[in-house]
Amino acid sequence: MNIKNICCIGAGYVGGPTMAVIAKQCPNIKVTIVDINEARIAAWNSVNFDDLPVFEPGLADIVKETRGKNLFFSTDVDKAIDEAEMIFISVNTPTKTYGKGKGMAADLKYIELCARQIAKVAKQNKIVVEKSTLPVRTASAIKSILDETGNGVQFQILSNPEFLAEGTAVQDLLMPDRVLIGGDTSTKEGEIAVQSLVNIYSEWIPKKQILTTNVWSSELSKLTANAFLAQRVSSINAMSEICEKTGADVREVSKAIGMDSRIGSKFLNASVGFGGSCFQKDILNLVYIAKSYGLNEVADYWEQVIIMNEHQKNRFSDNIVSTLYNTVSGKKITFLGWAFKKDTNDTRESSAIKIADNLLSEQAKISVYDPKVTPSQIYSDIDYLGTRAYEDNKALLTVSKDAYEACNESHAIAILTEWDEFKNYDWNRIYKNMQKPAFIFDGRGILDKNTIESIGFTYYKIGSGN
Ligand SMILES: NC(=O)c1ccc[n+]([C@@H]2O[C@H](COP(=O)([O-])OP(=O)(O)OC[C@H]3O[C@@H](n4cnc5c(N)ncnc54)[C@H](O)[C@@H]3O)[C@@H](O)[C@H]2O)c1
Ligand SMILES: O=c1ccn([C@@H]2O[C@H](COP(=O)(O)OP(=O)(O)O[C@H]3O[C@H](CO)[C@@H](O)[C@H](O)[C@H]3O)[C@@H](O)[C@H]2O)c(=O)[nH]1
Repeated sequence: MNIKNICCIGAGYVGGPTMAVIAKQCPNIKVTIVDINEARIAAWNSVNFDDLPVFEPGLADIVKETRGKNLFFSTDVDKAIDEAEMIFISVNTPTKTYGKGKGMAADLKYIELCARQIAKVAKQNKIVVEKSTLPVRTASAIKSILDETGNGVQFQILSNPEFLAEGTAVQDLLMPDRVLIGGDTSTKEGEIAVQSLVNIYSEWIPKKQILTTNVWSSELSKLTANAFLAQRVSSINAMSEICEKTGADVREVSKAIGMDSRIGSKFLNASVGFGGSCFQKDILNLVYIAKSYGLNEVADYWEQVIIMNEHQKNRFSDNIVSTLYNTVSGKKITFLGWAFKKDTNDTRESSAIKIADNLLSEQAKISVYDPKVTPSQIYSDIDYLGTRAYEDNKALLTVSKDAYEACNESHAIAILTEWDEFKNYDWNRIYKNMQKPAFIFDGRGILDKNTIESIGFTYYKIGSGN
C-alpha cells in the first residue's frame, strides 16, 4: 500500500524534524503535523526561519524547502486525523509526577488522549504509528482504546521508535544507523501496514537498515538503546572520578579502551553528567517496568546509572565550592553553556540546572551565557525546581547575551556545554577581566590545559588527575 497522506500528532523535537525529513524525501506524500500548542504551531509557521521552535543544524533549510508544498503545520487535529491514512503519535511521554509510579513510570495520558481522539474522528481504516518512546506493551492499550471506542473501523498499530539525537537530528534522520518497525505480521492487514511504513523509509534508506520485529521487541529496544547509551556515560563518568584521584586522564583511558573494537569509541566522553529529555526518563521507566515484574535486581542495576549521574553533577558543584576556599557566597560564577549538549536550544534535564541550583543554595551569584537558550527558558528551568522564591532566583542569577560580559569580574568559570565557540574565545582577555585567582572548571574537557594554565588560570578539567 502506498501512503499518500500522513499526519503526525505532536510538533516537538521529534515530530517536527522527523516529519520534515519524510516530507523532503517523499515529495508525493502530504505530511501534516498537528499540535494543541498554538504558539508552537505558529512558530513552525513563522515567516522568519530563525524563529522555528526547534533549533537543529540543517532543519530550517528543509522546512523552507517543503513547508506549504507537502509539509503543513496546523492546530486542526481532527481534520488531519480524518484525512490521513497513517497517523504518527509523537507526543511527550514524561515521567509521572503524581499517583502510582510517581517519579518513575512514563505518564501516558497524552498518548491515551491521542488514541481516544483518533478513535472518535476516524471514519476509515487507519495505520497508527507509535513514534513516542513507550513502555513495552503500550501498543495493546492503544489498540484496546481504538477498537473499543472507535466507529468500527480497523486500526493497525505499529511501533516505530525514533533514535535521533538532538543537535544532529537532521543527519540522524537522513542517514540513520537503522530504522526499527514493530508490527503484527501474523495477519495480512498487519503485514500490509508494516510494508507501508517500510515503503516510506525505503525512499532514502537502504532496505537492509530497515529492521522489522514484533511490536514488543520494538518498544523494548528503544528503552534498551537509551539505557545502554546512558550506562556508557555513567561508566566513563565513574572512571573520571578515579582518574582525578590517581593521576590518570580519562580522555587517555577513553581512547585506550575505545580502540578495542568490542567496546568502540563512541559515547565515552566524561562530562558533568548526561542530560536531555530521554535518558533519565527512559531508564526510570525501565526500572519501573522491572520492578512491576518483581525483577528487583534488574531494577537496581539500571537505577545505578541514574544514581551515578546525580553524583557526577553534585561532585562538580561541590568541587567548585571547596576549591573556592569553601565558600562561594556572594562570588560571581559564570556558566558557559546551559543547553544539555551543543547545537541544540533544548535544556530539558540539563546538568547545568542542578549545578546552578546547588551553587545558588550556597549563595553564589551566577551569570549564564548560552548561544541558543533564551533568558526566559533559563529562569523557568531554575524556578521549576522550586528550591527558592522566584525573586531570589532573579536576584542571584543573571543571563548575558555576550560571553565576555558574562565573565567580567567573575571568580570562576564553569563550562557546562561543549559549544564549539568556547574553544576559540580570547581567553587572555577573559583572564584580565576576572577576579584573581581566576578559576576555570571545565566540565566538558574542551580547553587545552597548557594554554589555559600559561595564561594564569587555575584550571580543573573533569577526569584529569594532573
Ligand atoms: N527529544 C528527542 O530527542 C527524542 C528522541 C527520540 C524519541 N523521543 C520521544 O519522542 C516523544 C516526543 O518527544 P519530544 O521531545 O518531541 O517532545 P516535545 O515535548 O518536544 O513535543 C511533544 C508535543 O506533543 C504535543 N501534544 C501533547 N499532547 C497532544 C495532543 N493530545 N494532541 C496534540 N498535540 C499534543 C505537545 O504540545 C508538544 O508540542 C517522547 O516520547 C520522547 O521520549 C524524543
Ligand atoms: O560521551 C558522551 C555522550 C553523551 N553525553 C551526554 O549525554 C546526554 C545525551 O546526549 P545524546 O545521546 O547525544 O543526545 P540525546 O538527544 O539525548 O539523544 C539520546 O536520546 C534520544 C531520545 O530518546 C535518542 O533518540 C538518542 O538515540 C540518544 O542518543 C547529553 O547531555 C550529552 O552531553 C556525555 O556526557 N558523554
